[in-house]
Amino acid sequence: MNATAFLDVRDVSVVFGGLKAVNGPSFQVEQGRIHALIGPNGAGKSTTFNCISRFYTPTSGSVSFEGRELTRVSPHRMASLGIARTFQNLELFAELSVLENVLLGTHARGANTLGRLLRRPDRETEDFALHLLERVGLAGERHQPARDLDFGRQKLLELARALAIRPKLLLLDEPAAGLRNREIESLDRLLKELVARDGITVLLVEHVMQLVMSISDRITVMAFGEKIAEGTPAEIGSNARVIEAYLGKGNEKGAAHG
Ligand SMILES: Nc1ncnc2c1ncn2[C@@H]1O[C@H](COP(=O)(O)OP(=O)(O)OP(=O)(O)O)[C@@H](O)[C@H]1O
Repeated sequence: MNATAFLDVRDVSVVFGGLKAVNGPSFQVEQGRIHALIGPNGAGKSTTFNCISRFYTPTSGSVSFEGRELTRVSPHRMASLGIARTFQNLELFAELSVLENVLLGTHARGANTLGRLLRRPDRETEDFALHLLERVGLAGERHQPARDLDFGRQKLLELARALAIRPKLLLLDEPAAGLRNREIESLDRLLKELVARDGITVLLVEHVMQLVMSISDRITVMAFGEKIAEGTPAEIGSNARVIEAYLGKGNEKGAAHG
């Protein structure tokens, strides 16, 4: 692929102590697409994802976004580049209201000071936060503390907060984990809409194959720290190496979800 790939992950490796958790995968994410990173447990997906989100710095290799090397960008500047992420284990402000959590998300893009955002947000910022809550179906709960929402709705709130920075690239760490079927169907619709209507690019790590196969334009498959396959959902669904990796020993979670 050419040098101006939207997101370009090249030869990334991560060593923890003596363990090579990620061993040189390369892949490119095209703008305006949904790209999934899948693979059995322990394959190195989260570690790779965390290198892209700047939670980790890779031992070697590079990650570039719109031509800019991210491994040298400080983690707190990611939002200003237009990159947002959600977490597998939610990172919400439990005591703050649903609306306040989204308002705080706008701060990451430098909209306002924190105190002002919570005490007296300007009309435009508040309208935007409310609009995002409407998009994810949480406008009716805007005054409730985040902790009062059930798990599925907390995940939607986290997504709304990530959208508050108006990201170009949205990094989602297992967005469907712990959701019920109906919630997964809404998430499916929402993610497709974010790409089609808002032009957002999505990279997600996910075990729920129903979602991955439905929404992804492209899928990269990892096993034992390496990339073992890449292609469309149809290509990946019939790839013998992928099927073997999922059915192999010690991959119960991956197989169960696949
Ligand atoms: N902080 C860490 N310190 C040491 N080893 C780690 C650390 N994080 C991950 N590992 C190890 O690195 C390997 C890859 O883990 P990683 O979490 O990236 O895999 P994964 O594909 O995301 O798995 P899962 O689907 O179970 O989340 C595993 O062997 C894991 O035990």
